[in-house]
Amino acid sequence: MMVHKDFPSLHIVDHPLVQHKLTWLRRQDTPTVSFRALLKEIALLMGYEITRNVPLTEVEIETPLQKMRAPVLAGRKPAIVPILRAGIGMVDGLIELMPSARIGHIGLYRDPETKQPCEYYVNLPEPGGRLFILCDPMLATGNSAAHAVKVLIDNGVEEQNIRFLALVAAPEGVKVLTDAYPGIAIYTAALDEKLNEKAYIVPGLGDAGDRIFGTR
Ligand SMILES: O=P(O)(O)OC[C@H]1O[C@H](OP(=O)(O)OP(=O)(O)O)[C@H](O)[C@@H]1O
Ligand SMILES: O=c1cc[nH]c(=O)[nH]1
Ligand SMILES: [Mg+2]
Repeated sequence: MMVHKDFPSLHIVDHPLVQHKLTWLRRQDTPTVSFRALLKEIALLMGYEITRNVPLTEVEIETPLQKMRAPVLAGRKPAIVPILRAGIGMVDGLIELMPSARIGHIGLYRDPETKQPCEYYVNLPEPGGRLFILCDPMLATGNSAAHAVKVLIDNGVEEQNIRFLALVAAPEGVKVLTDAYPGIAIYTAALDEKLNEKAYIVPGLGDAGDRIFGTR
């Protein structure tokens, strides 16, 4: 994993397994079944990286031989919050890593004309100091991500407890999100070239929601 030189809060997960799987996701001939499976696998691998520095505490246990103090995760159970729809494709991989995580939902769609996010659903676990992993495979203009972060903060989540997990990001979107929320760590498998005239990421992988759910 490396920190991007122009964006200090942007972490690129350059693990070879992630990069290999991402290439298959990008291919237009990858079918829905494979797309779902690969996205789940990548989310799990990236989840491993983004939880690398979560705090530990110690508890006293007994092994079959003796007592010892041993590390366990500190604090409350983390929350995974997909931005609907496409973020749902990353939940199962993260849940496999953190089976007792709470799950919130933020429903947004991007208005095709204005490119502004329209909110249609919010349901979140109680914040109370826990880590919130906000996930959405595509960080394009960054408007959806910035809106979702605002929803979390308006609901009492502390900014330092939010991590944003993407798959493919555009520089334009990273700038929007980091200008608005410099303290939020962003993780992506790739920083692509740019947005096209329809605000799709290029080269990107197309419409993530449609590719996960088989809609068009
Ligand atoms: O950075 P932005 O320019 O805001 O674009 C990114 C958003 O667009 C896509 O969602 P979409 O609106 O297609 O909804 P969907 O997930 O329901 O398909 C994607 O899943 C992000 O949520
Ligand atoms: O490239 C993009 C941009 C927004 N949403 C997507 O699904 N793909
Ligand atoms: Mg979509």
